[in-house]
Amino acid sequence: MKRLNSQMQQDGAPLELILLIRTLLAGCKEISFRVSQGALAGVLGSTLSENVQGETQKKLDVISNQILKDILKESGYVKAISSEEEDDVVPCHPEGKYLVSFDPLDGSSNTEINSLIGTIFSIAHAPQWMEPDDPSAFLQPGTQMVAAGYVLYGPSTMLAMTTGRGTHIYTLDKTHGGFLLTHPNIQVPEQTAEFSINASNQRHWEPPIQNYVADLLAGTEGPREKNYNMRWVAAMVGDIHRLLCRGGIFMYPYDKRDPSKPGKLRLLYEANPMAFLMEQAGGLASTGEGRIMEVMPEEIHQRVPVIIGSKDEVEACLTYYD
Ligand SMILES: O=P(O)(O)OC[C@H]1O[C@](O)(COP(=O)(O)O)[C@@H](O)[C@@H]1O
Ligand SMILES: [Mg+2]
Ligand SMILES: [Mg+2]
Repeated sequence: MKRLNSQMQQDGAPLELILLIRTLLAGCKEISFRVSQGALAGVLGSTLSENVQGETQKKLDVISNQILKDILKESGYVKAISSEEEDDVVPCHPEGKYLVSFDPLDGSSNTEINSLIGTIFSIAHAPQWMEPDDPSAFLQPGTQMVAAGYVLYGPSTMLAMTTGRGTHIYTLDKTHGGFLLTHPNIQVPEQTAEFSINASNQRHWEPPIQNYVADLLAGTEGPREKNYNMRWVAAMVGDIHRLLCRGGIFMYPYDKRDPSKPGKLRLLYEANPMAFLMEQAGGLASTGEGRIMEVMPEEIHQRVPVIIGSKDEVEACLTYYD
């Protein structure tokens, strides 16, 4: 089975990017080990602190963030980091060529129930003019990413990654510690009969999503003339993994609760990397108003609405916004 290194070389990734990705994944392997030890390693439960988004931090949020930060800072390849668990940009090496953004642990509420969680990351070029503590270099659209991916800590530890030439999925071989290519060049089915949305928020949704989901629920008796099934992992990383494997549509739409939060998911740490993976696998990713990867961020912790997945189904959903 092909190794990660040879696939990245075949996809034309430059050596320094390959070395950076290998470093990042060394951190993810350590997180994978800690996660697998669970309560035995004392990593479950909450801390007493909140992150910049006002969410209570789980111990694993803090531990995963620290592991990735330490390993990337030491590497010399990275000029600065932005993380869901850091208030500000973290300056790294002044000569570093890359910027890394990550959600160190996605699906935190799943930690206590031994359910799916993961790490989501993206990488972009660091401009030469940039001072390592300057957040403005992170305010570039997702189209500028050179790589993105996630590591899913599930029954198997899996990596989905793109460097812009297709999305590949690898499985961690824990006997020798390498990621092996198990699902090359993933193609997301264009059609689906499966959707994901947190229906407990329904009363807050905007009309287009209200109308679209109502038509899905109407099944064969509604305008879509098809019965749909529903899935919700409560970790975007798990939902997107299912979509990459067998198609579907995932939505975390804008809702009316808090106008300062246009959606729950974060553009830099969640929406953009997943959009890059999805588009490279033949799917689509939209805010409802436009392509996620073309959103120009105004601040590093910005949130966006997310409608992502199988091409025909995302297009069908977007007609409700017209
Ligand atoms: O509480 P809800 O609505 O189920 O939210 C689930 C969503 O929140 C998230 O868990 C947010 O991620 P974090 O765990 O990194 O904060 C997404 O992964 C997931 O899709
Ligand atoms: Mg998350
Ligand atoms: Mg998180």
